[in-house]
Amino acid sequence: MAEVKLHNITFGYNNSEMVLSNISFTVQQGEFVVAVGPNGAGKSTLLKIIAGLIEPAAGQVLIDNGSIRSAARQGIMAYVPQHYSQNTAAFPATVEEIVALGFVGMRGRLKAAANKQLVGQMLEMVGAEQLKGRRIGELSGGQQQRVMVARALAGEPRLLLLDEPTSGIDYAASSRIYELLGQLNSTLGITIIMVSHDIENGTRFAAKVACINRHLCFFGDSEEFRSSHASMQHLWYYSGFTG
Ligand SMILES: Nc1ncnc2c1ncn2[C@@H]1O[C@H](COP(=O)(O)OP(=O)(O)OP(=O)(O)O)[C@@H](O)[C@H]1O
Repeated sequence: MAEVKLHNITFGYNNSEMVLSNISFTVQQGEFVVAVGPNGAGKSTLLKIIAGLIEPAAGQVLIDNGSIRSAARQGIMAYVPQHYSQNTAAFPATVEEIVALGFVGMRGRLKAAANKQLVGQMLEMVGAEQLKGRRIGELSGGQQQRVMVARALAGEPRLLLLDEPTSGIDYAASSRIYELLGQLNSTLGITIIMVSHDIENGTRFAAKVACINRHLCFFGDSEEFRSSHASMQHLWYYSGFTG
């Protein structure tokens, strides 16, 4: 599926202090990468840059060797923002209606395929078909996140970008979301880049880790990140120890 190349990404909000400095790594087609790092490290910012929501001050993102704009035009990627579900909670729509929105093509027209049967299939894929008639605002955090993933899948993305999809969700429900993402990655081959604070589940289901603390501290196999001495130093960063 989609390959993502980051080359020397540098960014600061309002021309102030740099939030990201010279970040370079490549996510291969069909890979599952978890981005970890301390609060304020720039992980969400980097994900927004990959999604094309903000422009880097310097550097380049290539998706399948083309521009982000071209990837967006082709509907290659889907982005699930942080706290998306909370923002949607007050929206008086049913789960079915929310997922159907995922079929809205990039050119603003409903894909002909957007029918109840397909919406049902998406919900089945994330194990949430029994929720289809419920109002989104009535659901638990974990159930809402599943619906958001179903909605993202409706566009048949080759690249799924998720910003902390399990924040505020209990451990068991959060593990089930990781399992779901692991399955989508292995069965559909969707490339996944996910920001997470859950190192345990993140490194269990994602094959690679990008550890970010304004700079790229580590990029490599999850196993290596968990076990190597070098990665422990990055975990020190994680716990706020920088000495
Ligand atoms: N819209 C914005 N305008 C100005 N500064 C911002 C904006 N969004 C984020 N920042 C700042 O940029 C830095 C990086 O923020 P970002 O949200 O990318 O970090 P993060 O690693 O995702 O953090 P967390 O783990 O806490 O979610 C922080 O210092 C934050 O205060």
